[in-house]
Amino acid sequence: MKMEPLRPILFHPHIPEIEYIEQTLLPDIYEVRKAQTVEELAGAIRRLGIRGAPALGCAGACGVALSALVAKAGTFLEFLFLVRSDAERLRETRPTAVNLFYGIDFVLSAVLTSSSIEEAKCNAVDAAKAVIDADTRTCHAIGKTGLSVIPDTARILTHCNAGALACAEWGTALGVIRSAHEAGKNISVYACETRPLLQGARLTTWELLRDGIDVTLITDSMAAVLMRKRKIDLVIVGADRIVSDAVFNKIGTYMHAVCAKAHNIPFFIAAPLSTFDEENSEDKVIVEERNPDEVRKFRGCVTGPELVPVWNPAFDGTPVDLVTGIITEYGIFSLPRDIETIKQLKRGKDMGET
Ligand SMILES: CSC[C@@H](O)[C@@H](O)C(=O)COP(=O)(O)O
Repeated sequence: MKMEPLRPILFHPHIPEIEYIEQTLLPDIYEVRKAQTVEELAGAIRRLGIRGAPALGCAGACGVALSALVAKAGTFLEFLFLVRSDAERLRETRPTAVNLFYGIDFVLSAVLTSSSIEEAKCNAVDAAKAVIDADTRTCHAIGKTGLSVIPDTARILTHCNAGALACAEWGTALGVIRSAHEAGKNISVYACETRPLLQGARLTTWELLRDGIDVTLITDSMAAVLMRKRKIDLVIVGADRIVSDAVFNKIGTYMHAVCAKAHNIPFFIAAPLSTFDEENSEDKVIVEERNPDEVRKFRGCVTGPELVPVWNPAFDGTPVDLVTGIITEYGIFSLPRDIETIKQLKRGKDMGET
């Protein structure tokens, strides 16, 4: 039986509210929650109830539209001040995934170029819906692009969750895997658990099992030996930000890229154009450092002494020379070779397409 597409974020402007799957509870509890204020949405993003770069873009976009809909302002200037402040509050929730800023800025600019409160509300809602629709189309297009690099039988390693739960629908890395499965290819996936918050173990396996795609869960430290035993044909992961010289993704991605290179295994990134921040370089990216207790404990179970010092970066940068190709909705690119093409495509988007 074919499952309904997973859509982790829905925007209901007439209420107004944002409905989202609370991802911290998966896989044991599937719970849909509602955010009716920007503060509730910001809380969901900070605790990773909503997570994954493209989903953060959608959440940011819907959050600014929600702000416009609930703002209680006497004048247009006061209204703009309130919406801008909420946009800044959302921007501060997570510093690395550039899609968050893209979604926020897309809707904010629709508000700022309006000439009355009523017009701004309509424009904000349209812009937020456009971000969600565009992400849905984009992920399906990424899936289609990726088909060319997936052999008819493939054992694929992935890290973290770059699936439907991390997007508006379908997924980026898992989007390619889903499209390949749907095209009749014989796909099996090794999902790395992804310490410390286990997005791979909790979310990727849940999504793939739900769709009937063959998946085996491994701990992060098992990936290298699997590659050495020639049990992996290629690696595909998502990305939170792609700068001119590196790809930022969930901590542990760099380790897989190094291992893949050592074993001559193709290492692909799947990401939309909105993940590129090609004017910046690795040294300019702020990597989010999260609460040490995420490493010392998991859901209340102690995994390390209470007072042990912890380093807990959420992401790492993989130098572009370790990346075989970046699968996007516009084709497969390689950096630094295709940087000018990326810039041109992004300029075209700035001219009005979502
Ligand atoms: C299509 S999602 C790509 C990335 O956002 C994903 O791999 C990832 O690192 C998510 O991190 P998270 O901290 O769970 O938001």
